[in-house]
Amino acid sequence: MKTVYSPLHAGHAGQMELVTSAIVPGFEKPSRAEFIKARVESEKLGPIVLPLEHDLAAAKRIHKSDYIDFLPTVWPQWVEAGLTGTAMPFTWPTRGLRGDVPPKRVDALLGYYSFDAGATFVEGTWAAIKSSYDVALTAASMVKGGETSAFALCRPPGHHAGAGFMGGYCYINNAAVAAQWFRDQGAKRISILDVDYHHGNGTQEIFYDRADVQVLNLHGDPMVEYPFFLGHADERGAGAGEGFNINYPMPFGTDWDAWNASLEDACAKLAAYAPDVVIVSLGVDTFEKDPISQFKLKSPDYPKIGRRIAKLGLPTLFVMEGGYAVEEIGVNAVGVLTGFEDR
Ligand SMILES: NCCCCCC(=O)NO
Ligand SMILES: [Zn+2]
Repeated sequence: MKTVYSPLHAGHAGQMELVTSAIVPGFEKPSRAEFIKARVESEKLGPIVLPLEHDLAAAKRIHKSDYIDFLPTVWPQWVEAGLTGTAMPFTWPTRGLRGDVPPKRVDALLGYYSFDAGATFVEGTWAAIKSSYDVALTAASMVKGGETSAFALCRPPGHHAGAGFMGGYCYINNAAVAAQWFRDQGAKRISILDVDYHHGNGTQEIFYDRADVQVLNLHGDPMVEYPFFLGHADERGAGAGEGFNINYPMPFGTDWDAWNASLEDACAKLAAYAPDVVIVSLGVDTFEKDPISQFKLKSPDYPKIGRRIAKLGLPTLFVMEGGYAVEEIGVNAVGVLTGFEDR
């Protein structure tokens, strides 16, 4: 399996983030991608290639243009305003406020275009965002070109980013962009299987009223877990999309057997949908030692995920999402990929 990777991710470094009651060094850090890349090399998964560069047209097929156009201006505006440290919002247009008038101040605009304080900027962030998007499209073109599978080693991740907003370390929804790209290339149906610990609220929001992209999410119950405000089992899609969004919320402490029951049901529904391509939003924060998550999967479980997905017998694009147990992230993420290849 080929891996697409860009060293430009490393410029998104040193950002701080707001968690309950404190501002701390960001969990979404460069070493995550480096540990995964090292494991790809040590496991001899296959060639590691640099992404081709793309314009932002494919991003704007999914995201609102004004949102995408805002992203590269954040850091210059922050510096221009004489602000220092990590660019992050502190005010959001929630219920009872106006969300139709973008304010002039950059910190207010960050709130206008986000749902939490988790998508922050430093000088190299935009270059990293763009490279992650290029990685996803380059890997997608490999699958379109006949590769059974490809691994988009995306950093920053994307599944929390909606059509017009960022959040949860996500800016451009790499998996959603790839899904739309496959559709624009002639694919009729796409399934996105999101195995990250957190609900992919952005991916759900983007495709919620569409029947051509099936979205299946296995995740921590939003009653008690981030992103809290989307991801319940009763969210099944709207209009033409009714029945094509499937959520599997699970409780804290979920172990392999319980998690696998959701995976089996999701794979059955995915097979019945018969997509041309499967896109896996590959988060490995389901791991028992993940510092910000509450599931109990163990490292030997990850190859089982890959093997089960391979049994679908469909072209598969893996897009990296979350996972913060950095020491084991490579073993776990690449374990899915070697399992997929039944190695
Ligand atoms: N700062 C709140 C937690 C962000 C979770 C990011 C993630 O792993 N999403 O899949
Ligand atoms: Zn996650």
